[in-house]
Amino acid sequence: MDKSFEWKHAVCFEYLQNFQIVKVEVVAWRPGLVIYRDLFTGKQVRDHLELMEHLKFEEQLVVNDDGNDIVSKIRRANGTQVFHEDHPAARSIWDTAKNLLPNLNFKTAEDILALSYNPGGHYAAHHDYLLYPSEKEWDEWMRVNGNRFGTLIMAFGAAESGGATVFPRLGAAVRTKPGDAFFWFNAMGNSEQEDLSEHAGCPIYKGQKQISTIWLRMRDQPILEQTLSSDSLSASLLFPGEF
Ligand SMILES: O=C(O)CCC(=O)C(=O)O
Ligand SMILES: [Fe+2]
Repeated sequence: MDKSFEWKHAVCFEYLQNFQIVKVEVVAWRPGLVIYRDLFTGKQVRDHLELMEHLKFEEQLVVNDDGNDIVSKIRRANGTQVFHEDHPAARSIWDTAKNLLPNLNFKTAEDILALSYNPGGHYAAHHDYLLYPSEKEWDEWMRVNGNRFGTLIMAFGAAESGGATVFPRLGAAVRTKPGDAFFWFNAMGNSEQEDLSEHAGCPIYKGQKQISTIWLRMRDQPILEQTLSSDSLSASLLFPGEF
């Protein structure tokens, strides 16, 4: 097989980490937007989907108690916090992400947010970086760990039609298969908001989309500590070794 794709200046390449091959596609260099293909095994995907089903069930019980079915059903379809320490399936994907993306610090990350979209489901254009009117409004997370430095989205179920994540200011649409993940920076080198990272989840036309999000916080991020420039952060900062 032609191995010229292994050339380090390619935009689709592989690196070896923890005795595993990590397949990378650089969608944008600056600010970095990167897809990791097949980051998770088929078993990890199946186990995480099963966990998501189980968690939805739990949520529905709470819903019935306060008698507000319809609103809560929509919310149920939208999101569930998953505490990775509590569930082997979630701990497994957390550990894989942490081990295979060594330049990111997961110790100060928010826990997993599992999202499930049905046909018609979508996520309007937004920034993940949080903006507060003043420091008085900061919550505990913001005070202790800082703002949302970057976002890792992990794909577990892909819609048959629709459901891309688009980055209109980068001219990019990310389409994933179960087991893929992608990462981008929400902050620049000076820790301010990266305006170019605006993104949206396009409507689902057919099927279901299941993803989980991890928001990494600013505190103790080696990438920020090493970066002297206040510019957009480069994708090259994500890869171990010489890039
Ligand atoms: O559903 C998507 O594709 C985007 C999700 C998203 O923007 C987020 O979780 O912050
Ligand atoms: Fe987002």
